[in-house]
Amino acid sequence: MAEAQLTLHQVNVNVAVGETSRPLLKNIDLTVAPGDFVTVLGANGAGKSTLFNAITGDKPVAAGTITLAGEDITRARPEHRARLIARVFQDPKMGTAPRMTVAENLLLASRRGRRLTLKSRGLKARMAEFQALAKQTTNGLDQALNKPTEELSGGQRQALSLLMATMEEPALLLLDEHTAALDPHTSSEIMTLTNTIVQQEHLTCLMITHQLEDALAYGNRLIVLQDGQLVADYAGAQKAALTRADLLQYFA
Ligand SMILES: Nc1ncnc2c1ncn2[C@@H]1O[C@H](COP(=O)(O)OP(=O)(O)OP(=O)(O)O)[C@@H](O)[C@H]1O
Repeated sequence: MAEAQLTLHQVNVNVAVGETSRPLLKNIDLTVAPGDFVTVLGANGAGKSTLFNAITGDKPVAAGTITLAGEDITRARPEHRARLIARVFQDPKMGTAPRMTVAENLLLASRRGRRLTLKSRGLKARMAEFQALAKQTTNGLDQALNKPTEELSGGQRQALSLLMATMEEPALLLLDEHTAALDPHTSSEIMTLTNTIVQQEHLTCLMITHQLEDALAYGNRLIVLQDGQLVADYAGAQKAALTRADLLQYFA
């Protein structure tokens, strides 16, 4: 087996409640191979976002280790992890700077975590590249490169967030219900784009969703969290054979 891209070993996360603490994640063991596209399911409050927060460093782990691309990041600062990990949130407003144009946002994303040098190419030199990138979205983003992002539709803004998150090929892509705020048609467009980019760039990706159809249709692996524990892990043919009824048992 290829070396794992992401490993969580006996990860525990707690939250303080008065004088005591309450466990939010309990002994999570998870090994994700390079190129795995894992859909993450679980009822409200099961710990899905906490899992992402533990990986990004937004929530400290009380015990256990997290390794990404061969590096132990358990205690690494969130800013360091941000160079390796890209995350797209539910709210289309979260991923982009509203007053800046689409092209400016793309330029910023392309320089993420890099030191600027005299040789860094400016906006003008990169317009054709950004145009080709935006064209992939099939929702008119390529015609809006000079528009401030606050003037975009939610779908265009989420497509832009996705391009920005993936253009520098992160070691890990975290999608946190990134289509939940979109109408069914737009959501389906963004899912198609997501799948294309993940396959094309051979990205390692975890995607939280409450849409059972999407959890079944996309990815090569599906995990379920319940009350802070990893209670199911289906891969390959086993995942492909899953039905909606199989998944509903976890929400009884
Ligand atoms: N800072 C915090 N203080 C107290 N409780 C917290 C904190 N952060 C999360 N929790 C609790 O931890 C549990 C897990 O929350 P989390 O957001 O990870 O769940 P989730 O599976 O992502 O849920 P949802 O589907 O609703 O987004 C919930 O009971 C939540 O109330």
